[in-house]
Amino acid sequence: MVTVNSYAESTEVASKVAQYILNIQDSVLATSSEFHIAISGGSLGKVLKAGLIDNESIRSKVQWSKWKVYFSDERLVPLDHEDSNYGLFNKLVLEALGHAGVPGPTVFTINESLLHDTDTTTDAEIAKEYESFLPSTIDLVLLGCGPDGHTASLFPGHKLLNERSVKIATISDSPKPPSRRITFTFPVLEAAKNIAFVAEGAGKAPILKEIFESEESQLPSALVSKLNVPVTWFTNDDAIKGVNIPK
Ligand SMILES: O=C1O[C@H](COP(=O)(O)O)[C@@H](O)[C@H](O)[C@H]1O
Repeated sequence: MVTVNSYAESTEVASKVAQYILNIQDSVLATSSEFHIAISGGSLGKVLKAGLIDNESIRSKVQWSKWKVYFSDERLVPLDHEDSNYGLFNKLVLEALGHAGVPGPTVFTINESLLHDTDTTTDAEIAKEYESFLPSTIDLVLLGCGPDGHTASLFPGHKLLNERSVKIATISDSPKPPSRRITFTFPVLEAAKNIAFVAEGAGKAPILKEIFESEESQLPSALVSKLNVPVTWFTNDDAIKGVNIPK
């Protein structure tokens, strides 16, 4: 169920990702009034801006007011902090919609008022509340893949890879700063209707080699790729140079 699409230029990656999102949006909205999409932080923010905001032919076709936006993971920092995944999406996408007078999506964020406390009970409360926002199935989950193979805030070898009792888990020892985060767990990803990864740059090539060439790989991105869900990868050619991609 894995499809890998690679393009020479980042601009092309962004427009193909945007067209893929639009196709799913349109098919969902043909029978429903809401499109449930989860997004990630990191390099995906720029791809979404380039594909959905800067690309004129696509921009007018996005039915933002029908979107319900969730975050596949969030860093436990204020929403206007430079490390916040919401903050990034707000800066790159939501502010542009506001300036253009376009009604934006409904965006589900963490409860900032609970952040002042560094206690793990509070983090669990934030996660529990965020879990209550989730629909039973997300139409599309957009993920990144870190150079270590992590995705969302599911890190290689971490115990959260086996978490099945909650949909949103807390992590207080993220190897990538900031250490306090919440994240989708595997049950949410398994229930998704579609999953897409976006990974660009030569720095990702070694990890993509392991993900696509090692059947036994236990890297989080490899485990997600093997789920019984249509999984589509969007990469640039540098990221898959020398990698045997699945046919
Ligand atoms: O920490 C995170 O990293 C991943 C991967 O980011 P990228 O910049 O290598 O694409 C990202 O998907 C996740 O949302 C973020 O919290």
